[in-house]
Amino acid sequence: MVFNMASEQLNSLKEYFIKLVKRELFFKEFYALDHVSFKVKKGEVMGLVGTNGSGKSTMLKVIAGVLEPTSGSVSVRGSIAPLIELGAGFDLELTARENIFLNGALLGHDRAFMQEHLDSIVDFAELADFLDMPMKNYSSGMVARIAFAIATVVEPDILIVDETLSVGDVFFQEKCERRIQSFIDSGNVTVLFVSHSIEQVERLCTRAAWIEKGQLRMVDEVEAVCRAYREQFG
Ligand SMILES: Nc1ncnc2c1ncn2[C@@H]1O[C@H](COP(=O)(O)OP(=O)(O)OP(=O)(O)O)[C@@H](O)[C@H]1O
Repeated sequence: MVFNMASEQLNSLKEYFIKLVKRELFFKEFYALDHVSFKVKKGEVMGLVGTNGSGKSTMLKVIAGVLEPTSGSVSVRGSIAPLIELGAGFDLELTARENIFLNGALLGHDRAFMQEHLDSIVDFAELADFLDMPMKNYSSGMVARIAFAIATVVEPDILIVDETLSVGDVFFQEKCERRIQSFIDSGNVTVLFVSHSIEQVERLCTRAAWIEKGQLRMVDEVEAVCRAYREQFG
């Protein structure tokens, strides 16, 4: 995954077009992921570890289809519930109730289906009192609660979880972890998981990939990867 980064700061659109016309616009190529390749089998729980900016979220976005890789490919078998960039699918001017239907539609659920599951979503998020409030007045943790509740209302084939849940309070994080664990126990759900908590990765995952500065350093059983990662930075 290569990002084009402007090699200098441009302060206006006018400046941008002038440079574009004069052919003075230069970009630096930045390899956010370079030759990263791994397989995840059905029912596996795969953790991604690595220091800040190493490419974990980019990897999840490429897998979820949010980003198209510059070269290479991803093959996915099954439906994906992506819990990345929570709130990206929400219109914050709308109420939570309206957003539940909107987000459900984005995940491929029709209105009748969402109506049927509305109570279970709201109960899980514990936000019944705030259902008709515009989401722009929600805290980041409240947004995460609604987003997680919607994305996991049905058991997906593949669940992709980014650090985003960390904005939830500790009780909600535990509740999410229990729901993720119940998916794992069913044996049908494949989970890809990014967390800065090595303990959480060890607790939930069976395998792990360590990505560092866009390169795949290691992919193995979770204990071995976490041990090597700790030895390097601990
Ligand atoms: N849209 C983008 N345009 C340019 N660079 C980007 C873009 N998205 C990510 N990057 C860069 O790619 C690199 C990897 O970012 P990424 O968010 O995947 O890291 P991460 O491992 O998830 O980090 P963290 O642990 O801090 O969340 C970073 O250097 C980041 O600046």
